[in-house]
This record gives sequence, C-alpha cells and structure tokens, in this order.
Amino acid sequence: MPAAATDSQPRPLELTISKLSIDIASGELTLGEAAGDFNSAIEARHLLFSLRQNGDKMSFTTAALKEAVAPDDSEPFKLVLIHSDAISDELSDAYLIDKFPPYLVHDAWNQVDVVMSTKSGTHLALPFWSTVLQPLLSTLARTFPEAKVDQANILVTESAESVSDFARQLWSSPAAPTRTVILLSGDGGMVDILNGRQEGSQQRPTIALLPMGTGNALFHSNHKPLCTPSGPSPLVLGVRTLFVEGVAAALPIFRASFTPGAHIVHGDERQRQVSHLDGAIVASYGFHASVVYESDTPAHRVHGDKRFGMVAQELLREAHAYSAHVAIQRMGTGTSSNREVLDREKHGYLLTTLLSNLEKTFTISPASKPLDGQLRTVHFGDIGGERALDAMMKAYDGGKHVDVKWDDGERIYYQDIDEIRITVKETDQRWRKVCIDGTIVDVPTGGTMTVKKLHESPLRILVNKGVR
Ligand SMILES: Nc1ncnc2c1ncn2[C@@H]1O[C@H](COP(=O)(O)OP(=O)(O)OP(=O)(O)O)[C@@H](O)[C@H]1O
Repeated sequence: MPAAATDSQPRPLELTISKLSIDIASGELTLGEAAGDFNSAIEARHLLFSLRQNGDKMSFTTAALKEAVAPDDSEPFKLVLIHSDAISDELSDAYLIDKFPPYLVHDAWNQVDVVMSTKSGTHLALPFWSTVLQPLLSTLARTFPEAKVDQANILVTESAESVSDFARQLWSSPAAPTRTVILLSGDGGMVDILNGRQEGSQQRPTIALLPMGTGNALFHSNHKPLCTPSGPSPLVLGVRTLFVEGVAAALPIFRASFTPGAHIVHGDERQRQVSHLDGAIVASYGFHASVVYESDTPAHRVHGDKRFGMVAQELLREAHAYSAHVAIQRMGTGTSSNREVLDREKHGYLLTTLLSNLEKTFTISPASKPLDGQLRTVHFGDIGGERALDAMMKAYDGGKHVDVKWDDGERIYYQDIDEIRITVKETDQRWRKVCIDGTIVDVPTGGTMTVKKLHESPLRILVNKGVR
C-alpha cells in the first residue's frame, strides 16, 4: 500500500516540555530549556494546531511543520510534535482544536476521501501525506477517535486519468452520504474533479485543497488575505484550514459555451467535440491561451515550468494580433442584449477570471476577493510584444498592470463583467485556441465562445474562516 508510512520515512520529531507559550505579535514561541536549539528553530508561522492529548486537561500536543528551503532537499518536510503540560492562553485561543471538524468525520453520513496527485508540482503529494498528514491524523485520532480515513478511501494517482476516474465515481454517488475530498494537488486536480461532473448529479462535495501544484491559482487566490511575507507557508495555511479554521463555501464556477464544431485539442491531437466546459480559474483567448497550448509539447515539457516563459518569449517576439469580434456585458447592465462590442477586431490578450492570482505572486485581477464570484476581464489590443511584456510583468507587482496606459491612447482594460462573447475570426488554426483552466479548445473560424458565471455552484471548497 503506497500510502502507508514505512520505516524508511522520516518520523515526526517529538519534544517534551513543560509549557509552550506564544507571543502573537512577534510570532515568537517559547519552548523552555528542554527544547534546546529548537527554541529558535520553530516560530509561530510553523504552527499547525494544538490539542489536548486524549482529552486530558493537563496534557497537550502542538504540531508544527518545517519545510525545506532548497527544492532538492532529501527531507522536504519535518513534522514537529511538542508535548507539554500547559499551553498559553494565546496559543489555546488561536490554535486549540476543541472539536474535530464535522466535514472530516468519516461515518454513515459523510465519506472522507484522500486523493494524492503524485505528479503535481515537484511530486511532493505522497511525501507530504506520509510524513505530515498521516502522522497528524494518527495524533488527532488519539484525542478524536473519529479522525480516521479508511485505506479504501485513499487514492494515489497512477496515471493522468486517475483523478478524472475518481471524479466520475464521486459525481455519480447519491446526495447522501455527503463527501469530503482532501485533494493534494495543483489546480489540475480540481479541474479534473469539476469536469468529471455529469449534469443532474445530486452530489455536492466539499473539496479541501492542499496546494501541491506549480501555480496553485485556486489556493493562493482563496487564501490571499492570509498570505504575508513573514506569515505561514501555503501548506501550513492549508493544514490549519483543514483541521482548525475551515469553512465550506460554494466555489464560484463559470461556464464557457461553444458553438458547434469546437474541439478539445491536446498537442497535435484533436480530441472530442465540446459544447461547454465549466471552469473555476480562467477562460482566455490570445496570448495566454497560446502560451498554454504551445508549451504543451513533448519538446517543451522537458523544461518543466520554465516552458511557459520560453514559449511566452517566442510568442512575444511574434506579437501576433488575434482577429476576433468581442462583445462584453458589463456587470449589472441587465440582459445580454446590452452587450458592448469592443471597437477593435485585433487583440493581444483577452482573459476572464474568477480569481485574483494565477500564481502566488502573479496577481492577474487585483480587485478580486476570495470567492467573491465576480467575473473580471483583462484585455488589450494589438500593442506589440514589448509593451505587452512590460505591462504584464506588473502583474508580479501586486496587479499594477491594470493601470497601465500609453500616450497613444492604448491601455490595459480591466472590467467587472457578467458575460463575454468572443467570435474567433482567425483562419489559421494555430491562432484559434482558447484555454479553459488549462484545457485547450480549437474554435472554428466564425465560432463563438461565451463565458458566463453559473448561478449555482456544484461544489464547495474548504476555505479559511479568516478570509470569509
Ligand atoms: N501518476 C501520474 N501519472 C501521470 N500523470 C499524473 C499522475 N498523477 C497526476 N498526474 C497528472 O499530473 C498533472 C498535475 O497537474 P496539477 O495541476 O495538479 O499540477 P501542476 O500542473 O504542477 O500545478 P498547477 O496546475 O497548480 O500549476 C495532472 O494533469 C494529472 O492528471
């Protein structure tokens, strides 16, 4: 069973001290003399949670997570368990788990699954499970017997289809028991779950995402208010959300609908026809879609996540202007008959999103707040590669690209919208690709993609109560 801890796996470091205190303002922890060097090694930002051992009022365990700084470190995670007779009130107020979260209770009314996407990001989902999550669940189970996940409900992906296969089974399950999926993956795992949905499914699962991918757009956008340079790492935040501070909330979803003839493509391969795709992250045409499409070749894939930058540079040199007729319905302007037609037929970039960030530091839509459900579009015309690059680099500076204007009247447009309709006019198939959360669709010449928010979300995502 690949998910089980083995003797060769690093065990948690266990410390026993008399009292654990925290200074919330400075983030400093005091462990006392018994902790030796660990007094300065563990900070408040590493803390996951505290609990009363076996419910005993005078015996606590506090969990902390230290992560390797270098990506090739042989020990990427070190779980630290600090046992103490007392914890300070500040620690207790902020981190003590009094009650096991109901969404994680596996019983006749709720099924808990763990899905590990082994090839996400730098392939750390499985080590994270065996060295962090599984020991944490064992620790929790000593206090809360309901903290258990059946081995039968643990999925370790074996192929690119594994999450999609799981998703089909998830969505075909009845409304009860409810389902909670602890998903160790990047955005792709969520996309596979969403796209495995059949119309009419009664199941409305809750997904607890632990960010194991490269971009992790969903996680970073949904936790943005809690991300500070000196604050907890994304994985620490993810674990706190999972066990201490989680609330399930509807995940806003959009639908991209296509006129007949649109096909999903993968590399050179034309796959199935598609009438619509649901997404949670991004729908784009132009530069962004071309980068995603053109970097997905075996020759580019060998370069890992550097492939995006390499392809982006090639495309910026070409600075293709994409031909399309675009109509936008601005937020709150009533019916689709009020669509505003863009007064240009050549475009560089047309991107619509429900999120603030496509990566931790790439803020595509600075006005977006976690789960606000507002579609926003960023677009510009045929401005040339150099200006496009200059402007979009400002997305790494907190989203300042949205204010960029040039003396000749060109600018970056940033709008709250209810709907966008793009009719593709390109005759060369290379420039007819749109991207929905990473899936590439070839839209035939004259074909249309319409993007609109779904009124009701089919799933919930676990978010930190601090962002609600
Ligand atoms: N065992 C496996 N064998 C082959 N492919 C796998 C396996 N496990 C996962 N995958 C695939 O790896 C990809 C991982 O995508 P995911 O989005 O989770 O990570 P990422 O691309 O690194 O992150 P992000 O999308 O957040 O930038 C998915 O396409 C998934 O289907």
